[in-house]
Amino acid sequence: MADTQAEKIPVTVLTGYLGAGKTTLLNRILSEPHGKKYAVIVNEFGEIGIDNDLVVGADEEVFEMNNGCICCTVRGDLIRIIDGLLRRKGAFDGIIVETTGLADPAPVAQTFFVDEEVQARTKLDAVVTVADAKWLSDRLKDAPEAKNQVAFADVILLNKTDLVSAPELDEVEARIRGINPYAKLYRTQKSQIDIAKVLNQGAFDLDRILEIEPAFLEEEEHHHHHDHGHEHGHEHGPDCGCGHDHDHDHGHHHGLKVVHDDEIQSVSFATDKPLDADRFFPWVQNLVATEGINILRSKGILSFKNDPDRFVFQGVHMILDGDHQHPWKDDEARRSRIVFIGRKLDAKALEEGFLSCIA
Ligand SMILES: Nc1nc2c(ncn2[C@@H]2O[C@H](COP(=O)(O)OP(=O)(O)OP(=O)(O)O)[C@@H](O)[C@H]2O)c(=O)[nH]1
Repeated sequence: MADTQAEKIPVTVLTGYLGAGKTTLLNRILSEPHGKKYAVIVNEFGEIGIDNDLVVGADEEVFEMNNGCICCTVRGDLIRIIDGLLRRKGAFDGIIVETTGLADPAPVAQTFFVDEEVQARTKLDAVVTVADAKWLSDRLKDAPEAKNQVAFADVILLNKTDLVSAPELDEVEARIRGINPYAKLYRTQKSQIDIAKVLNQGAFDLDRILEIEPAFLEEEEHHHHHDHGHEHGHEHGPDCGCGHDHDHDHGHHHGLKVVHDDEIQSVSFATDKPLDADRFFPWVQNLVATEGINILRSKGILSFKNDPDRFVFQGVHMILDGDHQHPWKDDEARRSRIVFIGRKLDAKALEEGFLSCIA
């Protein structure tokens, strides 16, 4: 094949465990005055599209992959979206793929080598992994994806340095180095980094990846056979057993959805009725104070009564964060959506709690 490397569109794959700071980094990249046009592809775990809405001022450039079922839908979705992008010749300087925090980056990265058309027109520039300085050590113990994300990285942002002491930071960096001594590593707060250190790295090193994962280039499914984390053991296709809704039916009112990925579940709720802020905040604060160990990640886009602004709410374990984003648009449904991702979630209690916040 002719080497048209120079014309290939660089692809940056952004990974990192739930809540590590990927979207924060993505928003930084998109907000900088770099004069470049990036296409952004997001993929999330859970049923309600929220990540899409958390990405700043890039509505027309954000493509959402359907659901976080890395095992069966993602590869096809990714190829379909990239094919669509490639048809708009010259429209993009680069593509950024933000994967769900629960994704094993291997199948995503593979897409750029196994699909002929995609392979001919794009090049995987780098896998950038955002690591949560506070929680990574714990996740390395119980979440194989977190380890794979570190192992696959070309660039690592050791983020949230403000939440740990200097010795803790050194310790987590040493853990990372134990898994991946090759990646460039930067310590960051709020994913603050010179984007030149993240984009256009020309870093993805196939030889090193083949060392970690000799079957990397073998077609399909190899990650199910490899014992590097995925114990799902389920089949591809509509009944693959992953619990994802392959009909992509998002049309729920007061909807409850439960998604299983091993023992990690996602539950999400939505309502078109405005919420009462004076009920919501005490409820959610109490919830993460008591259940925060099991709640890996929470996030929501909320409509409060007598409040013209969309409110974005975020949590990582028991640490909460929230902000008025911007006014709801006139033609936009003021729909509140909230997602909890974690273990041993009591879906019914969460739903009752959420619905009790309706004004
Ligand atoms: N204290 C602190 N909080 C941070 C830092 N970076 C990001 N956060 C917060 O952590 C939360 C999660 O950040 P995101 O950027 O949404 O994380 P993410 O990796 O995209 O999350 P998922 O897409 O759900 O996996 C948000 O509330 C951020 O404001 C940091 O350096 N320090």
